[in-house]
Amino acid sequence: MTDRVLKGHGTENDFVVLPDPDGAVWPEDRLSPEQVRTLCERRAGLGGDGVLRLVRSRHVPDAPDVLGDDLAACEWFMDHRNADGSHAEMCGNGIRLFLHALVHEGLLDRAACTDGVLVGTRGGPRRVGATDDGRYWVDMGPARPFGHGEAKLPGGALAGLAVSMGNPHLACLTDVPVESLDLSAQPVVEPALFPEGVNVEVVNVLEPGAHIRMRVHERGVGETRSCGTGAVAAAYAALTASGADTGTVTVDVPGGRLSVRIADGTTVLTGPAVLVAEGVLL
Ligand SMILES: N[C@@H](CCC[C@H](N)C(=O)O)C(=O)O
Repeated sequence: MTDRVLKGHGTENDFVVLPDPDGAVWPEDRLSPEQVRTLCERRAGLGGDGVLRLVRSRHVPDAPDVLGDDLAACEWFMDHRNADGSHAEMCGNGIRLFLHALVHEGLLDRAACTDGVLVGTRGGPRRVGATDDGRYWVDMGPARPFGHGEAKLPGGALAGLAVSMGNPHLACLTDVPVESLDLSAQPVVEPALFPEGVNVEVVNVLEPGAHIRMRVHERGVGETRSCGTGAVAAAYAALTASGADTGTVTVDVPGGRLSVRIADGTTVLTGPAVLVAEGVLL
């Protein structure tokens, strides 16, 4: 059997994509944390911030637990791993690439995705769709603030808003230019607020409530060029800090640009998804 792989990214948050629609190629015991680390290794492997397995929900052992009554409505499951082999609940850049890869593989018709397709994730179901201009949108669900915290970086500490997007974030608005901050190590945070670890965003407001610039240190990865869930958490923190509770925020990240709409009790992330290669593992 050959192991087909794809490589792609969303705003340069990059992933090794494993097509496995019937769950026969990469069952849980084969896609071990060590195997994920090998695939994501940037010199000895293919390189990536994580792995996305394209698999039908009915072949994922923990899908019934995480999807509950929505299991039947989610044909597909985004089986996401961080580069260190850990599972994450949700990945906003990954889920757009997931849909794009399903289309590329002929498993979904892009034209049929305009109204969105419900995809299972470990954070619950998420609706993902195609835009007319070739990008993808995701209904990410509500941003849920759960307190205030502090991230200690080598140069000092930043205050932030703790926000759950299914996965945990600490979005730190700062006047210090984000380019100058040191994100080479995991920022130190209060473990009691983040018992499962946290993704830390550092954010400059360029236009209040409308435009921000962000860098991120991701749990289980390190600094990445973009983070979709982090973009929504940062947009939410910036929007609420401006006194608004609805609006659209443009989020500039080192790997490109995302758009976040916050309204009607939910958040919608829109951005690109790009496949750059396909091949087989040796
Ligand atoms: N890059 C992702 C988030 C991936 C998961 C994250 N590292 C975590 O552990 O929560 C995104 O685009 O949202």
